[in-house]
Amino acid sequence: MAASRSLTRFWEWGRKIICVGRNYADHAKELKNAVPTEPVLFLKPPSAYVKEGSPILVPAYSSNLHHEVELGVVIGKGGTAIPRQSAMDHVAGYALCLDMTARDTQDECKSKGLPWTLAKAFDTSCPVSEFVPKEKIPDPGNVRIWLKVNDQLRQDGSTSQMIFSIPYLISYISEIITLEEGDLILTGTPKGVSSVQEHDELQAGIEDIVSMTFRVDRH
Ligand SMILES: O=C(O)/C=C/C(=O)CC(=O)C(=O)O
Ligand SMILES: [Mg+2]
Repeated sequence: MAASRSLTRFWEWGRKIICVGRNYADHAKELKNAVPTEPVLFLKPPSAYVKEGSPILVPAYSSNLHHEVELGVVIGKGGTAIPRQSAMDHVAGYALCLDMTARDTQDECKSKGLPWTLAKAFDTSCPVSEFVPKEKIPDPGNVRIWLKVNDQLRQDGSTSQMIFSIPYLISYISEIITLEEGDLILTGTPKGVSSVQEHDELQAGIEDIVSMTFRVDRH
């Protein structure tokens, strides 16, 4: 008989990680990108997950690894073409996530018209906090997310700044990609992204609801 799985360990389910890019105008502008009129989507594989206690590894081919703090939405009930009005019924909870990005590699991919896989999908590119049950964040469209590097505040934004709301994103994504229980949606990052180096300590939180700490190491 298969062992029962709990969504409180969603990272062990081997499900999709769907990421939304340029969802905060201040971040789109800091990277000199146009503010999008439709969500920008990309994927990370489940092998990108890393939990506290293990390091974030700088890919051997990058010398400019960036942090991006993001609110993650954990899907509790799957669906296709989910209407916006019922989208929140599909949410089991949340997690604080980092969309670690090899920015130099991403710039190269962009200039060559190549996909962002090398920049965004490498092992340890998705550090995640513990699971936060839905009830603990009654208004996910208005919470503060923050990130410090070596105790210095680098990112401090509110999910109220998102261009596309969580219900809109769930509905939009599920028109294209069927959502399954255990999937994670990364909802984009506010401004303040910057480089991290080997031995740096990253601390991040959703208000005082959850926090996490990671060290950076080299392959
Ligand atoms: O277009 C770029 O130069 C960079 C975009 C991103 O990395 C998008 C995100 O991952 C984000 O906004 O969170
Ligand atoms: Mg991102």
